[in-house]
Parts: sequence; structure tokens; C-alpha cells
Amino acid sequence: MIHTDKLAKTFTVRKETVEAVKGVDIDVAPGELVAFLGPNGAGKSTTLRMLTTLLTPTSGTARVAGVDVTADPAGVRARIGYIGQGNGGGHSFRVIDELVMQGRFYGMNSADALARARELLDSLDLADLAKRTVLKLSGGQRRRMDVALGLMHSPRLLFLDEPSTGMDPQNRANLWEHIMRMREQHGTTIVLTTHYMDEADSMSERVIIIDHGRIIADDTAARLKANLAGDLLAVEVAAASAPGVRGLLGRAAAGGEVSENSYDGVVRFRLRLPEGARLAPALLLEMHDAGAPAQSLELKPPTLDDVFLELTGRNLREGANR
Ligand SMILES: Nc1ncnc2c1ncn2[C@@H]1O[C@H](COP(=O)(O)OP(=O)(O)OP(=O)(O)O)[C@@H](O)[C@H]1O
Repeated sequence: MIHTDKLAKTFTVRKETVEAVKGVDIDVAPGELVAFLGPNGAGKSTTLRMLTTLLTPTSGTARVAGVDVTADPAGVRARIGYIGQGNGGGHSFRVIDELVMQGRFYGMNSADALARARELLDSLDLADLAKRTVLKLSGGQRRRMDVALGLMHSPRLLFLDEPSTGMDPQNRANLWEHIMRMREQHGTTIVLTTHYMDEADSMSERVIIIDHGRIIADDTAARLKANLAGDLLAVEVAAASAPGVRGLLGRAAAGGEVSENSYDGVVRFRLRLPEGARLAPALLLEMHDAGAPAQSLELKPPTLDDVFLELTGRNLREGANR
């Protein structure tokens, strides 16, 4: 559905060159749900804007829905849906009219456009608001209407640029429920950008992590976490037992760092334990046998933020690039 070869975009702003996207190779198969994850300024939107023909690549190639973005941008646009960031002000049109206009813009006749608009309003829980003017919608409702607009011409491929930025958690969950339902009903391929790691983690089948204009990881969230981070283990022992477990924990960390701090006669060790849930019981037993029983244990599965930290040395939330 998408194939890019060394796709790159360079901006020149007042004689200064910004290499926003530095030659990315992306493949997305039909029906996939892929998230581009990265900190602010990583190049996610620029990549998406090239794929949706809003920006011309500086170099490299991209085929989207079987069409080359440079050779036939109109052909690409006819085949995709695009929901950009934010919403460009309100409109005084009614919701239903806005949708029908969008359908007409894509060459549908009025009857088909109206039928499609009604269908989408139903499945996006907006039917009651069909006659309300767009200006009067809440932020969450407006975002759902944006999704409906992007789906009017039944694209096989939908791009969403930060679909839930600025929404409260309830509205985000609600929007996602609708997007997932759309996907189930229509088999739409979805590519989105987000800087919410939990969103990339829980919603996408595949996560492409972008940093400084490059792809630094591309896999399922589960595999990225399993391969790179390991579970975070915190284990406490009595201070007197600490010397007896240092070596043991060092071996368990398999070369990773073991940090420790002490308080009130207790030493708290922290380490990354690959396959923590599976290995922690044996580790506890070993500690016990070594005469240094654990007083408490905490095991946290890794997040995509841990993956990003491990890959870049920076935190995803604090890791803005520029
Ligand atoms: N039109 C432009 N002119 C000049 N520089 C630009 C332009 N658009 C983007 N950039 C720069 O390119 C880099 C990548 O920006 P981009 O918007 O793609 O990042 P992003 O990962 O989508 O970030 P965010 O999460 O904040 O949207 C940034 O340094 C940005 O300032």
C-alpha cells in the first residue's frame, strides 16, 4: 500500500537548511495500522505530508496506493483520506452539508454523497448532530467529524496526523473506538502520527519510531519492548545482605546497569531484567538460597518510552529534537 525509497525532505529557512526527513524506507501492507512515533520535530508530519502529496520530496521516491506521489499527486489524493493536525477554524455549514460537499468534491453524486454521509454519521455516533453547524461542535465531536470527512470517498488508505492531540482521555478513547470500528467495517489501511507512546502502543499493530528525520526502529510494540528494554525490576534487601546479592543481580541484568540506593537499613536495587516475569521467581529463589532474601519486589513491563530512551539516550516526552 505504501513503499518509499530513501524519501527525504530538506527545508531552507533564511539560508539555514533543515533536514526534516533524511531518507526513509517505509513499507506498509494493505490493512495494516501503523503509527509513526517520535518527539516534536522528529519529522513525522513532514513524512506524512510527503506521502499525502502536500509536500514534494527533495529526493527519494514514494508510491502510495500504487501511485507515485511526484508523478501523479492527484491520483494519490483520489485514493487516500487525510486528516491533518488541528482544524482550520470553524465553519458555519451544517455537519451533514459539510460531509456531502466533501463527497461531491471527490466526484460523488448528491444521492450517493448523502447516503455515505448518513452512514458515517451513524457509525461515528454523530447522527444526532447532523444538522448542527460545525462551529458549535465540541473539540471531540469536531475531530470525529474530521474523521468522517476523511472517509467520505471510502479511501482504502487513511492518514491521520496526530488524531487525538489536545483531547481529554475520554474523548481520545472514544475517537479510537470509532476509528477501530471504521477499520473493522471497511478494512481501511491506517497510518497515523502520534507523540503519545501509549496510543502507539495500544492501538497500532506496528510502530515506526522516527527521530531526527530517520527511522530508528520499526516493529510491533510488543517486540520492540521485548527486544530492547527488558522489564524494570526493583528489589529490596536488608543492608546486611546487600553484598551477597550484588554479583547475583549483576549476572541477572546480563551486562545491563544495576543501580542501588539505601535508606533505613534497606538497599533498593534497580535493574532491567530481560523476560522479567519469567525469570524473577528463579532470581528470588537464588537470592533466598544466597542468604539474602528479598524484602519487596516490583516488576514493571517496559514502555515504548523505555525503548526510545534505550535507542536515543533521551526521553520521548522530553526528547524534542529542535
Ligand atoms: N515548512 C517548513 N519549513 C521549515 N522547516 C520546517 C517546515 N516544516 C517542518 N519543518 C521542520 O522540520 C522538522 C520536522 O518537523 P515535523 O513537523 O515533520 O516534525 P514532527 O515529528 O511532525 O513534530 P510534531 O510532533 O511537533 O508535529 C522540524 O525541525 C521542523 O521545524
